[in-house]
Amino acid sequence: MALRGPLSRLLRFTLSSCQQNRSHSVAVLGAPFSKGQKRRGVEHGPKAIRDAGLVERLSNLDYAVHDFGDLTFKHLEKDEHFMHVPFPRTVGRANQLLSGAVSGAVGAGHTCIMLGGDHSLAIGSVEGHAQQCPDLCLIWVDAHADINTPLTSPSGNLHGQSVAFLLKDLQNKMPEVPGFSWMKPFLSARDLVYIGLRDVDPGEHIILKTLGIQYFSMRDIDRMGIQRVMEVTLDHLLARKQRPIHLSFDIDAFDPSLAPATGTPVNGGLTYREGIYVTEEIHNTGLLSVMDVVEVNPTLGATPEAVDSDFSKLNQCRHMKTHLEFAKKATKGPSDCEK
Ligand SMILES: NC(=[NH2+])NCCC[C@H](N)C(=O)O
Ligand SMILES: [Mn+2]
Ligand SMILES: [Mn+2]
Repeated sequence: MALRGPLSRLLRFTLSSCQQNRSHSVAVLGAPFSKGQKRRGVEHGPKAIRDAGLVERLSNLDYAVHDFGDLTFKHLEKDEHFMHVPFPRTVGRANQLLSGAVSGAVGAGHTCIMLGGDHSLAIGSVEGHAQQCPDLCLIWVDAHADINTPLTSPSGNLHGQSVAFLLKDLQNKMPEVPGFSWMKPFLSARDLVYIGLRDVDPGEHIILKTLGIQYFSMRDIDRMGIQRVMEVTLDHLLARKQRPIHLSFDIDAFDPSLAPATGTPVNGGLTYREGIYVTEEIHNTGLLSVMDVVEVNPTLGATPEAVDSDFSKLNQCRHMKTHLEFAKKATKGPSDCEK
C-alpha cells in the first residue's frame, strides 16, 4: 500500500503523453488552408465539418472535446514557384505552424483531430505528432498516394507530395524546397500503409515499388475484402510493437457518389461501410493518436444552396458514430442519413 503513491507517480512519469490513455480527451484543430493545390474552397472544410455537428456528436459520445478553433495562415507575398511547385514558402510556413499546434495538443494529452484544408497539411500534422511520438505509424486512406517529389509531380501541387517530405527513404531524391528547412524527414517506408489507392502517377508507382511500401489499392480491396485488408494493415504496423497511429484520411478515398465535394475525385472508391470499417478497426486498437480529415471542399457541391441544406439535414442524422462520418456527410446529400 505504501508504494501506491510513489509507484503511480513513477508510472505517470515514465509514460509519455503518447502512451497515456487519451481516449476521452479530443482536441479539434481547424486548418483552413488551400495553397497546396490550385482550387479555391477547400479552406472552408473546417467550417463545413463543424457545421455538420462534429463537436456535438463527439461530446455526446462522452469525449471531452476541446475545440481550439482555426489556425490563422498567412499568404506570403514574395513566394515564387520552385521549379513548377506553386506557393512553396506559404505551404512550408503553414505546415510549420500546424506542426507546433499538433505537437502541443498531443503533448497536452489529447487525441487530436486536424480538419483541413488540403492534404499538404499532413506534412505539419504528422511532423508535429512525431515530435511527441517518434515511433508513430501512418495509415494513409486516399485515392492518391501523394508521394510525388517535385521532380516526379505532374501538377507541381504540394498536396500530391506530402508523403515524400516525411520519408527518410526519399531524402536523397528530394530537392531543397524553400519553406521547408524547419523539418527533416523522419518516417520509414515500413511504418506506412496506404488504403484505397486508384489514381497513382507513374513516378509514384516506381517509388511505391522501389521502397516496398505496403499498399492496398481498390483492386486489392475488391479481391481481399476490407476485413482482411485491415487485418494485414494492423499486423504490418503493430505486430512488432504497439504504437501510436496517425490516420490521414483524404475524403476522396470515398467514392465520389458519396463524397463529391472534393478537388480531385476519382471513380471507383470506398463504399460507406468500407470507409467506416477502416476507422472502426483503428478505433478498436485504442492507439489512434492523431487523425487528419482533409480535402473536403464544400464549394464543389452541386450548388451553395444544396450544400447548406445538406448541412442542416445532416444535423438531424441520429445514428452517426465516428467523426469521420461528419466529414463524409459534409460532402453528401441527406439521403445518406437514411442508410
Ligand atoms: N491530396 C490529393 N487530393 N492529392 C491529389 C494528387 C493528384 C496528383 N497525383 C498530383 O500529384 O498532382
Ligand atoms: Mn486524394
Ligand atoms: Mn490526399
